[in-house]
Amino acid sequence: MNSDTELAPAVQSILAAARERAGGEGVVDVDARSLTDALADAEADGRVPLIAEVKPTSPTAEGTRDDDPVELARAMVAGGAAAISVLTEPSHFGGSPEALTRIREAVDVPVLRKDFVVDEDGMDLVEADLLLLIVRFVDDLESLVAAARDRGFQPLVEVHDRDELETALEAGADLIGVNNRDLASLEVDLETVESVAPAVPEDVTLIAESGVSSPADVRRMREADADALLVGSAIMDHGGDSDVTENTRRLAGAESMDVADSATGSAATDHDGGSQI
Ligand SMILES: O=P(O)(O)OC[C@@H](O)[C@@H](O)c1c[nH]c2ccccc12
Repeated sequence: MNSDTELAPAVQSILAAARERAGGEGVVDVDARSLTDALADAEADGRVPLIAEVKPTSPTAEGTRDDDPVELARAMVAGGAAAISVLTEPSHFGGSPEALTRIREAVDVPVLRKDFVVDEDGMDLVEADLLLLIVRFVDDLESLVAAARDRGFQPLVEVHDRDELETALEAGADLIGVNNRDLASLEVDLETVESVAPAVPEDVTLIAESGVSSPADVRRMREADADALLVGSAIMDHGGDSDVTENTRRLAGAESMDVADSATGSAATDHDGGSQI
């Protein structure tokens, strides 16, 4: 793992809190819903495969959206989301494992647990269909990927550059998220996916993460060969009260001819997402 001192202060504090958090009691055993099936269903239906994220706030968001997480998740599925991501980090993102459990009971699409899991104990906090592992923050990725699979999770391994991609592939990852946001500077650059994607093998599912705010961004990521997109802020519209179903639909419909405003504009507001985590 790289030294924490290179990371943005907000990220250092998130990681410190994650290392202090208690793990689960006992080892979870998940009967997971397949992400690749859900992505294929969306595609067959003419929707852009979207993983929509329930993220009440973030260290740099312009506000908190404190609607019921279950209602938010339902609204995202109604708007065509193929899967749901749920932040379970409590102190910086307003998330909770309980919210994830309630969401997973309420929807029938796969649910990703989005958190800063750094060891096996941290995996056992709550059941989910997918579990995020961030290459930069873990020491022995290969054993964590295996431990996640032993529990029934589909591990989604997050990378930010080609070196990290190499590490992920060597660890046997078959679901890879390329984060457009640099966790050191918190800056977003959609070129990240464009530069890493050509090195991702065909049989690996590539998910473009972060910074997608408009239908044009969606198309740009798809042209870069992303199989799916993970979108939070543009759908949540922190500090606003826009319709989450509509925000989702607008992005999920970005490749359909009949989406009127698909050429320009952002999903909900004209924020640039640049400093949000
Ligand atoms: O809100 P955005 O820019 O659409 O980003 C969503 C998601 O990619 C982002 O929340 C994220 C990606 N990887 C993370 C790791 C931890 C916390 C958050 C994240």
